[in-house]
Amino acid sequence: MNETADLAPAVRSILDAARERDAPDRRLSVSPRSLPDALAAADADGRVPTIAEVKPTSPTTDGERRDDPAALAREMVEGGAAAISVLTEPEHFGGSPDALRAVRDAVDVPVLRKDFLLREAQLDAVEADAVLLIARFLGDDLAGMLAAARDRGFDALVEVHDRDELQQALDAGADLVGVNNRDLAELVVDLETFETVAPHAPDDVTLIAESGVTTPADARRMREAGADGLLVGSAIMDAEAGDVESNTRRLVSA
Ligand SMILES: O=C(O)c1ccccc1NCC(=O)[C@H](O)[C@H](O)COP(=O)(O)O
Repeated sequence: MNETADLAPAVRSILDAARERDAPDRRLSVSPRSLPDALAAADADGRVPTIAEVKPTSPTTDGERRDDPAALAREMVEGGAAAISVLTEPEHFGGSPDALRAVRDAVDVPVLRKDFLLREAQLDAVEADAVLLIARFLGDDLAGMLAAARDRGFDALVEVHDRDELQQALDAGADLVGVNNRDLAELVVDLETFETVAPHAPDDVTLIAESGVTTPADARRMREAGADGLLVGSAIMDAEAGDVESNTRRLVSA
């Protein structure tokens, strides 16, 4: 794994917890709902292809939403979300594998498992349609984790933050890449990150703009920069901005 000394303390803490987490003694085999197909279908019918995230809390969020994850996910789909992301990290994001299970039973769109996976056995914690693999944390293990995820049937969204990590993802064989606008060293969000990295991705890669998309103008900006889809958590979960369904619809209709 890469050096973690330059990471924000909260992220180091997330990684420490991930290293300690138990993994089940079984091997999953999933029949996934295709995430790329769901994004393409949303695009074809005029929606901004959006992966809406059930994100109860985070190191950069005040308070915690304790709403039923399945009810939130249904509202997101009602608002036009092409897919749902569910945090399964418990200590820092208030997520759980049970929440993901409940969401996947409640909706018929693909469900992405959002966690900080560091070793193969952690893929087997819960069935999902796709899993997130973070290039920075997996380093030389990325290709192996990508193969292990695909062997189980998962789509794999490989997260990068700069050009070097994009190259690392492509070398590992990634065809679904998320560019995280949140810098894990400082936890600062800058939409220019996607704009800088996206032009270097080959056309046949499905590109997702992750983090920091708050307004319809942000959504349009990411689409104009080449995003095939958006991953949005905070702006959709923000109860002060509106209910989850209307928050989702606002971005999906941008
Ligand atoms: O969201 C955080 O505070 C955070 C802190 C440390 C590591 C990761 C973090 N977020 C994970 C994510 O990738 C986001 O939940 C996701 O991209 C959605 O971002 P946003 O729309 O900005 O909530």
